[in-house]
Amino acid sequence: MFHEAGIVEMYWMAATLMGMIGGMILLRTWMTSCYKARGLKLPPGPWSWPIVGCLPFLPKVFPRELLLAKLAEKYGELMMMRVGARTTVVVSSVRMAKEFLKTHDHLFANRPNPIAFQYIGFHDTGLSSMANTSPLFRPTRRMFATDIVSPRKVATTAHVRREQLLKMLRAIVQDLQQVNVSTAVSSLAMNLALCMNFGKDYDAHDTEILVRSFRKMVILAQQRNISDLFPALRRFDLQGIEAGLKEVEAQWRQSITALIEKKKLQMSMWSSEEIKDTGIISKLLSVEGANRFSEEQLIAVVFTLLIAGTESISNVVTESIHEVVSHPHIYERAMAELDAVVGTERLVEESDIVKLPFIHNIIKETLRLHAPAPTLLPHRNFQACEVGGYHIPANSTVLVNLHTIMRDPAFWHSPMEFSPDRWNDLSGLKMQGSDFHYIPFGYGERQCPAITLGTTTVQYALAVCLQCVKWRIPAGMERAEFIATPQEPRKKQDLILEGTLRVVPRLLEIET
Ligand code: HEM
Repeated sequence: MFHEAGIVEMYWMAATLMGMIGGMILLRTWMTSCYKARGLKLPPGPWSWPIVGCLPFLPKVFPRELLLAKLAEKYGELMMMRVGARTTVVVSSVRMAKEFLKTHDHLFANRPNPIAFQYIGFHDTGLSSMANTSPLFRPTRRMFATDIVSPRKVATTAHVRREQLLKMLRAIVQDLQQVNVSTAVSSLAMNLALCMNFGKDYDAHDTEILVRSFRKMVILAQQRNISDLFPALRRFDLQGIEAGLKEVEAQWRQSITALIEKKKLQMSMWSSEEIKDTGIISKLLSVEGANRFSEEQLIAVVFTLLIAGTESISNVVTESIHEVVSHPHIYERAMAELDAVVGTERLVEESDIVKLPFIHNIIKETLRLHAPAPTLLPHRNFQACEVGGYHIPANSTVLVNLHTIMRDPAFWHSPMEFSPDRWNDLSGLKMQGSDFHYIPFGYGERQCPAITLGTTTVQYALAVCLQCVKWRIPAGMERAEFIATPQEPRKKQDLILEGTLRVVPRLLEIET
């Protein structure tokens, strides 16, 4: 009897499931015929089933940038993919990038809110995930641009970058037999961001906790979360991703709140002159009246600066060192330029950078081939609209495929080759991205607000790292194992190198 009841139950479950799938197919067919009847043309893309969407039809290509390149090859400059509740549009040509980021910028300057983004963006209080329709969006961007990362501000904080680079090098030279460049540079980027926020009032322990939890957050954010694709499943958190994000957020909140409290206490004992030079937080804490920042806004500002600044800086510096070490002729030319302009008797200064065009070209080329992520941060449109003859449904996630655009053979000769010299003929192509072949910082309303700070930091960090240490592939590692190829990009694992000090040790002492 029990057995029979089980069979009946299974029968009903199977029938319900089939009914659901059938219903979804009918719904999809109906929606497609509606689009057709209204004369709306959707961008091409892989075939998709209900529920699992296009996942079974995607080529099995890793990593993500190669998958995007492959899909662009097949479906062209604009492609649409559907998985679960999410519609994603991938933009892979200069022409289309201009349409989305310039012609229709305002419509597409929102951010989607996948679960990881809600934590990374501090639940929409953080600039990088705030909707551009929020009343806080423009004032927050303005504050970023003028008070935090303006070229004038960047110029006044050169001493901080110098000090932090020296601190990193002093740690590195303790053991040059095996240097984990990725970790060293991550800590450097975190220290720079902490200094920007708190002046010198944080310690190595704060850096360590934040770097560790930050790495954890990046790993969690990179996973495909089933709850994003099927929001009804969010409360079950089947992969435990949201629980992990909550834990990391709690750690961040605790560390940042403690640093803010420490700053408040110090400020109660300082004169206004002393407050001036101690980071953004003291400045924001001094704001009185209606513009006073709430505790949550303060935490979000710190968090945005730590999150947005650290990963990008550490990726670009690490990749640039990897490229230089992979190409001995480029390495030699960089050293020759540094030796001619600076020598080994004094430390390279940020003001030397304008006299180091080859180093500048290395960074431009690194940003072309190794932008911190293969796409811009995701954009989103609240309203449906037509772009380039295609209908883009409301609430689509828009990914601008930097990887393909910045390697487009129609514009870049030998696009896969790391060639800093190409920039001698392309000096008119600016970081600001106005002609859309080169948009490592994006363009328009959501463009990175820290272009000057970002480029200054990575150029100076590369110059100091090359001037002070002669780097080489670790003994025992084959050259072929070290070098990345277009088919096999460098795996996202730590960059380990050996080195020899090439300046007099006294240069690494910090003069105060
Ligand atoms: C070389 C280093 C850097 C690169 C290549 C870079 C690149 C980018 C890119 C591609 C975006 C997304 C643009 C879009 O979605 O359209 C972005 C956004 C952003 N970046 Fe940067 N960035 C760098 C350094 C920094 C630094 C040092 C900071 C802060 C101190 C920063 C703060 C931000 C913020 C706050 C956003 C979000 C802006 C918004 O959503 O309105 N970036 N960055």
